[in-house]
Parts: sequence; structure tokens; C-alpha cells
Amino acid sequence: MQLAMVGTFLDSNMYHVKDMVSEYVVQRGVVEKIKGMFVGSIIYAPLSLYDSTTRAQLSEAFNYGATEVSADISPLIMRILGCVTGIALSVFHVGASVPQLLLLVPLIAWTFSRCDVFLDPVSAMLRDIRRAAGIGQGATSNIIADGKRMIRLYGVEPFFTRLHMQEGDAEQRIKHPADTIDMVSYIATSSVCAITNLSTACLLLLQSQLASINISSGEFMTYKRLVYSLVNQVSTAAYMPGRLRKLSCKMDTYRAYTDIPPEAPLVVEGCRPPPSWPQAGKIEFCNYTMRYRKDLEPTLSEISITIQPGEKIGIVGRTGAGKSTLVKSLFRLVHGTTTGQILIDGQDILEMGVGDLRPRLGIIPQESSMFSGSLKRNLDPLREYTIEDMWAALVKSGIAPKVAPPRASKDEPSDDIYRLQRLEDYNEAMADHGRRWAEAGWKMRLMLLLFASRPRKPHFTPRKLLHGLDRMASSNDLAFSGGEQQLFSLCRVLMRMRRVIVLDEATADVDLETDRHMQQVFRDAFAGCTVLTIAHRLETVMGSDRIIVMDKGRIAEIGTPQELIDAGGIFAELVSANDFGP
Ligand SMILES: Nc1ncnc2c1ncn2[C@@H]1O[C@H](COP(=O)(O)OP(=O)(O)OP(=O)(O)O)[C@@H](O)[C@H]1O
Repeated sequence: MQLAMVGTFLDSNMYHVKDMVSEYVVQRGVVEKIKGMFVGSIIYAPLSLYDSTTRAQLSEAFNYGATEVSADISPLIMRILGCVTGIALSVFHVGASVPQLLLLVPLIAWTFSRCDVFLDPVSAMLRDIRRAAGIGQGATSNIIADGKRMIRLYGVEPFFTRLHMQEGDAEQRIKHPADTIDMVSYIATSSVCAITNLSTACLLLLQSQLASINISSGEFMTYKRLVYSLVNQVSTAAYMPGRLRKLSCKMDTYRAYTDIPPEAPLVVEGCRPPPSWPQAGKIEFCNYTMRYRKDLEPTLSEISITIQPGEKIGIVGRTGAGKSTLVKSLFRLVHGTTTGQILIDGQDILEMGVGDLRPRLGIIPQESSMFSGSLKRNLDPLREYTIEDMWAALVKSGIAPKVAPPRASKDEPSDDIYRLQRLEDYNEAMADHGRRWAEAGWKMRLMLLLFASRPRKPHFTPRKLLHGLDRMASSNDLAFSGGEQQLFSLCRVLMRMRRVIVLDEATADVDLETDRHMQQVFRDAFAGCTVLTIAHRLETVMGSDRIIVMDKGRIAEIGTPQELIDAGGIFAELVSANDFGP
């Protein structure tokens, strides 16, 4: 009896120790690694993955994949650990008190495993159907979110409402049987537990009667508890293979995302450019041919051209001529088969790592977008620049009035700038605190917790917080028009000046006046840079040193604007269609 009491004491306390240890080990050792695998694999995947994968699938992989798998793994590993220690402890103190009860263990385990064997295939089948049909992945809601404006414009709300309801019905049709299976499984387990507990209690009473031993109600309850704990542990162990099978199925689904080969290495040792590369900005395409897929015709064919340092090149051509593909090739954003070379200042960019290439070039892309976060983080996500740098870029680009705090009125003397500065200081201090916490070991965290003084948040009225660089933006922010978002992209380029700059329809979404202002900014700020400008609006490229005319993936014409007009080719046609000259 004493041994049983010791066992019970150990049992109840070991759980807490085991939970603490396993939580730490599992969280740090397994869950973090799995999350890293998911995020790393998707974030370094070739862009073609984003072309061929729906938003719903990607969001499922990003949001649920890592979380769901790790959320399953973590408790499962803890359960296995708990099971092993629990069974050992139960066997120890049941064996010490009522050894003959141990004979029941194989029988209980067999009974539970039978329940699992019968029920698991049915629930696995339901899971497979659900996955194969894409049920529960919110496909329709994503379509509705993506196409909300088109749905309104075409007045097809009833159709999409019906579609969404049908998706919900399909989910319910699968969910009900799955819930029923879970319930049957639960009832079977509880029944086996209840029957085992009842019969062992009867056995105990019978044994004490036959042996004429008087056991007190307290002792009886302790025995009962021991047996109950043993049955529970054995039932958990018997279900483990089934749970592992389920987890392995889930892992198989998500393995599609963790096994994606990365687009290209970030760094190729032995082929690294010097830190100051590119110093001059000379670009050479040497017989460069590119196709998006092996089975497709080349999108760019035999491109050969040398662009001198500091030259301003305009790239024009009809829709689908290959203009964007040409500049994307400079950033190695196209993934397919390529032949030939692209040299920047003598270095073959197709050989080097993309981590050495992309950050050294500047671009204002065709589709500028805002990220969710403050304007300050939108401009400088890596926290490389000062507030003064940001304001200088905002002023130069012309977007500053949209961002700047309102001027103080006579009645309300304002110290907005000062307040914003204080808020920025606070945010920086908190971010710094967070970074130190994330990088610290447990001893340092303890020190930070006990002794580090946390920055005190300044008090503001919410109105004040809505202005300036602390204003929040989001990826679908309608507060900034397409043109304004392009001006933010211009700010980013102005802050991180590079020797080679690509303007891919950088002024497509702005009015003529803003376009002219931006052209002036480009001329002033990028005077010493090599600039490649893609534009449909011919006025944008008329000031270029040379113009490349693309046609069906080839360079059809090249020369100064005047030379091309005089030659009377495609460019001359485009100019006469636009009705203006250089
Ligand atoms: N990811 C891709 N996979 C397959 N083909 C592609 C891909 N991206 C572009 N293409 C094809 O390559 C061709 C050139 O496209 P590109 O975007 O370079 O043309 P563009 O001249 O920039 O057109 P636009 O003026 O409309 O922007 C097009 O026929 C297009 O369909």
C-alpha cells in the first residue's frame, strides 16, 4: 500500500516535470525546425510556384501547414513521452500493489487497438475525400475576395452566394460522418475503460473477500485510481500507431511544399562579385535566349546588346513582345531554360548567387504594392535608413504631402513632428528590446525580464498616430492609389541608390504631370546610373540615349529616338500612331 502511495505521488508530480521538459524540447527542437522548413521552402521557391499554385493553396500551406503539422507533432511527441513514463509508473505501482492485474494489460491493449483498426480506415477515407475535393480550403471565399470588384460590376453576387453555400454543404456532408466516426471511437474507448474499471473493481473486491482481507474504502479508492490510470495509459498507447499514421498522411500532403527545390542559391562561393560591384553599370547580353518552359517557344531569342555605363535605355514594343522578360532576366526572376550570358561589369550574373545579384540592382516594378505595416517599415523593411533619409526621399518623389502630418492651426498649436519622433523612438526601442530578447539565451532572457527597463509608451490621441511615417498601410490599401504606390517604390529606389536601375512601367499609373515630375527626378537622381526604362507611353522614353524595340522576343530595332524615326520601322509607326516626335 505504501508503495502504491509513493507511486501515486511520483505519478502526479512527474507529469508536470515531463510536460515542462517535453514542451521545451519539442517546441525548440521540432516545431521550430518544421516551421523553418515550411517557410524557407516556400519563400525561396521559384516564382513559377506562385504562378501555378492558387492563393488558397498557398495560404493553406503558409498559415496552416506549418502550424497544423507542428501543432499535431508537439502534443503527439509529448503524449508518447507521457505514455512511456506513465505506463512505467503505472506498471511499477500496480505491480507492487496488485501484480495479478498486470495480466490484464495485453488484453486491454488488444481491445483498444481493435477499435482503432476498425474505425481508422473509415476516418482516413473521409479525410482523403475532403482533401482531394479541396473541401474546407475556403476556395470560393478566396475567389470572392480576389474578384470582389468584378463580381459587383457584373452583378453576379447571387451566383457566388450559391457557390459558397454549395461549398458549405459539401463540407457538412463530409463533416457529419467524420464527427460520427469520432463519436463512435470515443464511445468505444469510454466503454472499454468503464468495463475494465468495473471488472477490476469487482476482481479486487472478490479477491479481498476470498482471502478474507479487510480493505478500507480509502485503500480501495487508491487501487481503483491505479487501475484507472493504467487503463488510460494503455489505451493511449494502443491508439498511438493510428495517430502516427494520421500525422504521416498530413505530412505527405504538406511535403509537396517542403520539398520544393529553391529557385537558385543565394550565394555561389567562387563566383562572388566584389563588394562594390557593379561599379560602372555596363550591361552585356551575349546571345541570350530564354524559354519559360522546355516545351514552349523561346520568349527571348538571341538577344545581343552592350549597354554602356550611365546609358539611358528605353525599351518599347507591343504587348507580349518580351520587354518585362528582358529586365526580369537581369534579376534572374525568370525560371526556365536559358543559353548565352548576361554580364554586368564583366561578371556573369547567371553564374552568381541571386543573393549577390538582386540587392545590388534597383527596380521600380510594374506592380508596386504596399506591405502590411507602418509606412516607415514599407519604405525601409530592413531598418537601414534614418528618418531623415526617408523624408528626403518622400519629398524628392513628391509623395511627402500625402504622408506629412497636418499643419498646426492657430487654435491648436501642434507639436506633431516632435510627438512622431518620440513615437518612432519608442517603436525603435521596443523593436530593439524584441530583437535582444529573440537573440538572447535563457540566462540573458531572465536578466532582461528582471532588470531591463522597458521603454515607456508615449501617450497620444489616436488622431495624432494616424499621420506621418507611423501611419499603418496594408497590402490592399485603398488609401494609396496605384500611382502613389509607385511613388513609394520610387522612394525605396532613391534611398538605396544602385548603379543599375530598371524602371518597368514605373509611371504607368500616374497622370502626365506626375509622369513629367518623376522623369525629372529620374534625370537628377539617376544621372550617373545605367537606367533601363520600359514604357508604353512613348513620351517617357523619348529622352533616352538609345531605344530598344522588342518584337516577338527579339531586338527588332535599336538606336537613338531620331535614328529610329528616320529609319521608318516599328518605332516610327508607334510614334506616328502617338502623334508626337522627340
Ligand atoms: N511565367 C510565364 N510563363 C510562361 N510564359 C510567360 C510567363 N510570363 C510571360 N510569359 C509570356 O512571355 C511573353 C512575353 O511576356 P512579357 O511580360 O515579357 O511581355 P511584355 O512585352 O512585357 O508585355 P506587356 O507590355 O504586356 O507588359 C508573353 O507571351 C507571355 O505570355
